[in-house]
Amino acid sequence: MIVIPRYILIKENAIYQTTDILKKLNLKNPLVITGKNTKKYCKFDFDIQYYDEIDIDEFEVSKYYKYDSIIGLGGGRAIDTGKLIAYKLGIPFLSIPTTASNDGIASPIVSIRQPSFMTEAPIAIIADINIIKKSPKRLLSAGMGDIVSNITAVLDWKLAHREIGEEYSESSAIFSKTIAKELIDYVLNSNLEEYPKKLVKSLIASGITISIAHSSRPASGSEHLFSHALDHLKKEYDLKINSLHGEQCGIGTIMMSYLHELENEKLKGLSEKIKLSLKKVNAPTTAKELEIDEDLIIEALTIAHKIRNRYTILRHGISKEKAKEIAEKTEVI
Ligand SMILES: NC(=O)C1=CN([C@@H]2O[C@H](COP(=O)(O)OP(=O)(O)OC[C@H]3O[C@@H](n4cnc5c(N)ncnc54)[C@H](OP(=O)(O)O)[C@@H]3O)[C@@H](O)[C@H]2O)C=CC1
Ligand SMILES: O=C(CO)COP(=O)(O)O
Ligand SMILES: [Zn+2]
Repeated sequence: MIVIPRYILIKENAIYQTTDILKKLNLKNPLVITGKNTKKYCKFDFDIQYYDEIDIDEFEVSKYYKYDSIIGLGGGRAIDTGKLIAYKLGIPFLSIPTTASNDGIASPIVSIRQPSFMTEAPIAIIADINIIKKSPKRLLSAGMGDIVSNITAVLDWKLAHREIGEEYSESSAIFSKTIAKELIDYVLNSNLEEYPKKLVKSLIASGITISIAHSSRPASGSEHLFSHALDHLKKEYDLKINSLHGEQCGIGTIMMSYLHELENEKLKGLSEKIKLSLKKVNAPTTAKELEIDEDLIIEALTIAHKIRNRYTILRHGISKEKAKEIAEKTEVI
């Protein structure tokens, strides 16, 4: 069964229509899950809880019985945490992104840790363009990384279908690839005036492709495995590196598209084009810009295939030498 949002509002001052949307959904008592930097956007007198004060493994479900819905208001972590609580309680989830840093805004999955797991798509998405376009530029740059990643995600999915017979949804793959190509073309050929709004629309559409496929496959391939491997190593070595999900995925896409190019002449120039689009929106394209050591990039590339059981261009893993070659040829290191 495909579940997609019932109401999607992408406009200036959309946040002031939250109570109207709740009324249409016959919801009266939501709990807002938000963060300390984004609470200022909670323009309603509902109960609030900070996501960094919730232990998602231990939270007491009965504490939440009095609410009929959950609102996730903020960046990716606020939205992910709200989505998870709503799912565990079996009540509707409304997504109110305050920035456009990844497609968790609309996706049915929770990706707080790996492997991500399927919950349910938000019943409503309220994207206030005034708030989002004023959000930190770095977050809006990171969002581009989580869109270009659809290109390599779809290439990996096709490869898995061809080489190991994995199930493949042509419709969600074409949808996902088109979203990314459209935004790349816009970014490379415009003055970026409409970028925040186009980015939000692309991320919401990307999240919907995940609902259609009932899997993150259309939006998450080898480039995400690389990003998750970085997250794993940052935790293992207790590194205080605050690179964002979208930033890591953008750099992963530069390298994974290069790997695909090596096997498919028709893709020549793809990695360069992706890099240019990331540069145009000031997203990082090198390890240095991510403030990540070259050795960590190489180690992440060599363990990425082990992060989850997902067949990609990495197949059963690449050597340290191959990893170094890819990272050097794409000027990531
Ligand atoms: N479910 C899915 O499909 C996916 C989910 N994710 C999730 O997203 C997370 C990463 O999200 P990301 O947004 O990159 O990082 P964060 O959620 O950590 O947000 C980064 C920072 O930006 C702040 N912020 C957000 N909006 C604004 C604003 N308008 N003004 C000022 N500050 C703002 C946040 O504030 P505050 O401190 O208030 O939170 C936070 O401090 C991952 O950890 C994962 O959980 C990622 C990809 C896909
Ligand atoms: O980040 C995501 C899609 O952009 C979620 O994908 P994962 O399933 O790899 O966590
Ligand atoms: Zn992502």
